[in-house]
Amino acid sequence: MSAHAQAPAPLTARRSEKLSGRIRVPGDKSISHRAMILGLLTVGETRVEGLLEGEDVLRTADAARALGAMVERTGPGSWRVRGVGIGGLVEPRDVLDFGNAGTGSRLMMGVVAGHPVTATFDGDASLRKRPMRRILDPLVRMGAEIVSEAEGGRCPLTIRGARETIPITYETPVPSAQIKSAVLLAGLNAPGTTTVIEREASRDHTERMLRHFGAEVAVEPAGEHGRRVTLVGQPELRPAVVVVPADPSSAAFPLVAALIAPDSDLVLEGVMINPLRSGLLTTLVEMGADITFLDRREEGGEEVADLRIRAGALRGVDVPAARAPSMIDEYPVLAVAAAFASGDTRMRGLHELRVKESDRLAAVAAGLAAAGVDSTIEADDLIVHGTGGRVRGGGTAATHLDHRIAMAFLVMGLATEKPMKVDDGTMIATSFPTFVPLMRGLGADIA
Ligand SMILES: O=C(O)C1=C[C@@H](OP(=O)(O)O)[C@@H](O)[C@H](O)C1
Ligand SMILES: C=C(OP(=O)(O)O)C(=O)O
Repeated sequence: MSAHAQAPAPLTARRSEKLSGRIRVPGDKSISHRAMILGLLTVGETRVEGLLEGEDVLRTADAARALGAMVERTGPGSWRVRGVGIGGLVEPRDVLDFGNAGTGSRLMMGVVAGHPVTATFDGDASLRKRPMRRILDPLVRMGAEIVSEAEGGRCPLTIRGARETIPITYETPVPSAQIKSAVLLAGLNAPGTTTVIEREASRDHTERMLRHFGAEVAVEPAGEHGRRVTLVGQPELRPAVVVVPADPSSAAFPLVAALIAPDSDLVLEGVMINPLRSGLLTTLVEMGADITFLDRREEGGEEVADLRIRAGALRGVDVPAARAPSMIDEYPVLAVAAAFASGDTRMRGLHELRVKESDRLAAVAAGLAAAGVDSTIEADDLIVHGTGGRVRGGGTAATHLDHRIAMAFLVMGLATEKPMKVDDGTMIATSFPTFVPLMRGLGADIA
């Protein structure tokens, strides 16, 4: 069982000017998890190119192995998965340890729930705090049993999968691609159709990839911002090649760094610009950021572009709650950009930030305070009082096992007057293991 008592590794970022170069950030984390999972559920050989080799995804690969798949790395970012097919899972002998990964654990809960196997899910101290009832509730309706549960539906927990999976129609209580995906993945082994209705559309990588593997998935609009996704159960999935585009949530860090570090000019290659992931870009452009979209094209079934970013003045904006699902992981680094802007930036509807790897609302406010920046939390809104460009820094941000908090405050330190420290950079390896060397290559002083 994991407690991940790894020694914390503090990092310090110092003022750095003229970040420049051309880089490609690693593959998208959401797509990488899903490639492993659909590989497991397909008979034959699935090939993945550009897989994110971060800790979170490697845990999902381990779990796929434990459930019967042959998973092999054939080169940098190149992986081969020989799956067992829908209905073919084997019962894992050990606890499935997902480390820090919400996505991997929750999606795999859906897979297990739809199969007649029993598995125990666990992870690190951060994952053990995250709410799982939101995933378990619909899975129980689909016939799964939760046979052992920590208080409040958290990990460690054991799921006995359905003997006969029941297709359901489910409206998600919060916009969450993880809930939607868990239900759809369980529905793969149900006779008939499984439907998920979401009031606000969340990232659609599961739907897209299911189709890519040959499943029948219909997506219709529902209400003003919502969607209704219907999957025909028990499809014959066919092995596929998955090409993973660069992760926009990782790209967000060098992108904001280039906006705030004076005289920067850099290009981020092949960044996925799926509209359900691009809320940060929309917001930064509204703030006056100098971002040019070059060579828009398709890669691996997703629209991508090379982004050219040049440093410049930013102004505060009002970010509507309806945009939150399309930039949910980007608020910590948006708050950093907002600290350098002139005027206030109000980010609305951030309740989901409280249940990520850390309470990100609290962690962001505390990190900003450590840098000498004022912010206010009003119900679910975060208001960052922009400084117009001069941020003192000189403090330490507490990261609470949260990779995005660590990277956001290191980015901040590249433009503060005094260095910014983060208490622990180890979790950066969960989603962006090459963050520090890539940033150094652009001229960032992080050590
Ligand atoms: O489905 C996914 O791949 C993800 C969904 C989001 O979580 P929620 O579904 O909880 O919003 C996001 O925060 C996470 O990093 C990845
Ligand atoms: C919330 C995140 O991931 P997960 O839910 O997979 O832990 C994230 O990467 O910011």
